[in-house]
Amino acid sequence: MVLEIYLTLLVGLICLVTVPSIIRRLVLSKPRRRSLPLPPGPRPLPILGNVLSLDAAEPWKTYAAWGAIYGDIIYSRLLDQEFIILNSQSDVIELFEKRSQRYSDRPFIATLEPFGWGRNLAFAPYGDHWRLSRRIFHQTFRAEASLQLRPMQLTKVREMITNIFDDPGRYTSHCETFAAAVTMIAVYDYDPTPRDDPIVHLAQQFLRASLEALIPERAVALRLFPFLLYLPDWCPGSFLKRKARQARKYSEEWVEFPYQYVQNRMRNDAHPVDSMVSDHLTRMRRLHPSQRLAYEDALKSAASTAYIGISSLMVFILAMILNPHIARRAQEEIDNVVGRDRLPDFDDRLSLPYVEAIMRETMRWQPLVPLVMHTATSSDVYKGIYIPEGFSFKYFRRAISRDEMRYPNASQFIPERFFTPEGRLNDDDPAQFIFGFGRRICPGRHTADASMWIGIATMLATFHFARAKDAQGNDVEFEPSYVNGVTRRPMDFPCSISPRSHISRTTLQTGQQS
Ligand code: HEM
Repeated sequence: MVLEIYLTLLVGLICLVTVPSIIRRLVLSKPRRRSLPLPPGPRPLPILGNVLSLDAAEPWKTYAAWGAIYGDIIYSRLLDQEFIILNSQSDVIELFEKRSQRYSDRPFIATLEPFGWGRNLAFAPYGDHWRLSRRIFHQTFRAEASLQLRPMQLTKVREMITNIFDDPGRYTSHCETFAAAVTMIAVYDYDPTPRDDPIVHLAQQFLRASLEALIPERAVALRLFPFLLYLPDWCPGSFLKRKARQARKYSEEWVEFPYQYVQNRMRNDAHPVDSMVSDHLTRMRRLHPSQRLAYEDALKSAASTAYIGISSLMVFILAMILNPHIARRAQEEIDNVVGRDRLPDFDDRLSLPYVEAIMRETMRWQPLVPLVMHTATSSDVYKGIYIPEGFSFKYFRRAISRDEMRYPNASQFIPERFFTPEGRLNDDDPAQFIFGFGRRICPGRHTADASMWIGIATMLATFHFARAKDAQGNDVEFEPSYVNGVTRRPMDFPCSISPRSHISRTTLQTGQQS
């Protein structure tokens, strides 16, 4: 009985608070459309739009099904938020690159601030804060500057494989620590411990507590019921508020702890600190006090976003476990070109085309960022469609990477697709779409590319990849599953990663055979 009254009140409150505002926004937006049509798409329900037909955890699956029916440009609506889903690379280039002045904003996501992402550069509105933050980021991670990070990446990759050698069961953690170490050293001159580092742990807690909530299709709940954030803790339905509070706490600590670590070292340490943050703290001192607050805000935003730098190595390991013949072919190439006396380094890259093809296929096969969103800052007309200001676009990268015309048998891992019939690497490099387009293109792509390549080449040179065995010695079969959020990576899977016969612990640490 009490529950019924509670639910009735809740529904009443929802109708009272949200429905009029949705209707108002929809009605207001209509005349702006002139007489031009919207792209085709599934028929939206009154008020709700297409909310009920979406797979909220993996919306790209729904978009793929819609793509088969409606084509490359699809209209959909979630409540009052209207989206155009772009499935083809040429439309993405036309809008996000050629008209980037207009399409570089991000949409409003109701869970951003509540879950501690308000400061993140990747979600920042297109404006002065984003511009400054991005400039700070760019100085450390641009193509030429990122070359200076390579010796450090080489050291860190060797640490990673040593850790996998010692403790193969925790391969996920070792891959994550490698990705984290590269960005944290560049940004804070902070070298995390290989295992159980407190700051890496904090960042991971933050990501786990919040990433899933950022999928716009999930954020709809909060947009529809904003009062959920204000319910008292004892009230049914307050779990979202409690989750958000926890994520925000992690986020604040994650932004502040490493930042203060740099400040303390600059004050107290005899050794000079060499990092993005220390560099800009020094510059900030020369600014007029009235400019410092905005600069510090942009610096914290750039620094804390860098960790989100994700890693494809889990996808690579999964592909090798499922396709051991591909790992063996790459190992033959490495043994022939690099030899067995040393480990690969960056200078070997051009001589290892099959390893390169594996890296391309890793990026294509399971894109780490399946959806990217841009918003129009002014109205436009494209292919006969009127696009009002504030209209959002989802650029659906999985549609491009799974395009059967371009990639036959796209769900399979086939590095050979990147070779010409004459056996040379072709010009199709998924890096051209995997890192995004236009002004919001991933600014960490040069560093990510180098980490990924050295990670893949070194693991192939050192490890044998196989399925785990059960007590009877049979292969353990499994169906890969994924952790979904704004990024997507494989969940842990059973596997056996063991050193190749000529590899010893000394080889891993020094890169040379003893
Ligand atoms: C394989 C690894 C990575 C992939 C696939 C990837 C992909 C992406 C994509 C698709 C975007 C959005 C682009 C757009 O809006 O059009 C993005 C944005 C971003 N990435 Fe990456 N990224 C990777 C690694 C990294 C790393 C290592 C860093 C940091 C060093 C980084 C920093 C950023 C930042 C700061 C943004 C936001 C840019 C903005 O909104 O202006 N990423 N990334």
